[in-house]
Amino acid sequence: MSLLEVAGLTKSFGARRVLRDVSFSLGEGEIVGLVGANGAGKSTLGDVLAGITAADSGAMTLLGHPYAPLSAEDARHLGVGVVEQLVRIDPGLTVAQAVFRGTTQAGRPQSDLRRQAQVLLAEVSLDVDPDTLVGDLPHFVHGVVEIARVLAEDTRLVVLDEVSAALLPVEVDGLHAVAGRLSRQGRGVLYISHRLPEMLAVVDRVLVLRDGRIALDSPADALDPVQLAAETVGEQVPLPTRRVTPQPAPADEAAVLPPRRVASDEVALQVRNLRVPGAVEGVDLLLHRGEVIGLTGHRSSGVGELVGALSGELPAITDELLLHGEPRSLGSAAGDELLRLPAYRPDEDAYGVDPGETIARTLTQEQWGALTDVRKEIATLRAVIRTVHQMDVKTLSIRTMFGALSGGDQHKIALARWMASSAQDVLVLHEPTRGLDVRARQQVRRMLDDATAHGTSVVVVSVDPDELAECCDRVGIVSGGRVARWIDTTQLAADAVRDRIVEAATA
Ligand SMILES: Nc1ncnc2c1ncn2[C@@H]1O[C@H](COP(=O)(O)OP(=O)(O)OP(=O)(O)O)[C@@H](O)[C@H]1O
Repeated sequence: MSLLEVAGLTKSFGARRVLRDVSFSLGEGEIVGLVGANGAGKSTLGDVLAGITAADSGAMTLLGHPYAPLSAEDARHLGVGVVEQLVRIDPGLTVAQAVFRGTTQAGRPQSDLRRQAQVLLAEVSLDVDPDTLVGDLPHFVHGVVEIARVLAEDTRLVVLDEVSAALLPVEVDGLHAVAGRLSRQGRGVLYISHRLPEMLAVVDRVLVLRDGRIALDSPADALDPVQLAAETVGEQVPLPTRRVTPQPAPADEAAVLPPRRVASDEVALQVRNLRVPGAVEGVDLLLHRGEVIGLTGHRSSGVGELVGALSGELPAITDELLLHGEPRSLGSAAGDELLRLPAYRPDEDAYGVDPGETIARTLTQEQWGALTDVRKEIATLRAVIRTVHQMDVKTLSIRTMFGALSGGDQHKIALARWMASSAQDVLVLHEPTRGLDVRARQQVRRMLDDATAHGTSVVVVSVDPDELAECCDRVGIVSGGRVARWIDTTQLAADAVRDRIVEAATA
């Protein structure tokens, strides 16, 4: 039976028409994937379903009854809940309080909530004590707590908005198990994601949102990730290829291409026997000039602490630490300058950007009051427009507020701003392509290639095997506080690298 019917939904934000005549249906027990380029309107559609945003026109029915929620609370009472990717739960709440917050049960004694929370936590296969404080949970678990909250009411339809984006492959498997259980209970799931290979493994059907319309409604087993990527952006996208070490440009191209250097034998960063007490047992790293290495591992593998030590967030000990041949310390060796590699994180408080600031100001390094030369100002604005075009940001104006952009478009602008302002040539990037569509992923790769061709060396830290396969020259699998294995990505096709990373990380 049809659970949800959507007919002719439209939604605009000012002059930006986001949804145009969107119609589809979703059956009981069906898991439907929703994909589209960044800014295509996926979250907007999810928000309309979940009562967070009102459509301008169109109609919906839920289990045959007219459905027009007035608020998120109203939608939950009527049976539709949404789980967003970057959900932030008050760290002072217990898990039981978090599960029931915003519901009719909120405010009841912990002893009452505990028992009921246990049932819901079992439904989402989350093995934590309901008395645990949310602040003591790893951040990725918040999304699963949020799914339990959605189930605290008689939810018929669950919208998962990029919940898998920050998950390790094994955690994605856990999320898929939860989705499968919801489906067997007859609930519907709308699964929004940019991680296409994984998404295709769990959904029954896929909807592609393009130019505000449903451009494709297809059974999942009739699609492969490459076809789906092409449908998403409306054109063939080359298969993700392994990274090729940038070569110097031929003389006649030198005028149009930036000067490129070969990733040299020159060592940018050398680390011997790095230890973080209780987490990292002795790691050696060698990063060449112009090289991109990846690091990945389970939450308790020590990878977080290893990278935290490199960026100066955690004290650590090394036998030797050289940055461009110069000794550095990690807070223990007196006298040597501290190593603090700059680190970009996509989920850090709105990327450290003021959401009320315009795109133009966000991408401008100078203080605007200081722009007194009109030619300089024109050049600055041209550079802003070039970045917005290159990164394919969906906006009608560079005066749009950063906070009004889609999640993926915010990430692109924030990363471009961060890369441009970074004064150092050895960088750490956490998940540089998280939440980005296939074309944007390529643009980020181009940005990386450009930076490495100019001698920058990068450590990419990621949970996403496709991202590691596409961006890195070598990938280190961290396990038990050591780099258990290095995978050389330059020897293999991207999907073979992906398989090896998943296999090694799961072993
Ligand atoms: N509150 C708002 N005010 C103005 N514009 C908005 C608002 N919310 C969304 N938009 C615009 O609507 C468009 C669609 O955004 P939406 O977040 O739905 O895209 P998306 O498909 O989920 O993208 P992504 O994959 O990047 O998350 C974007 O161009 C965005 O700028």
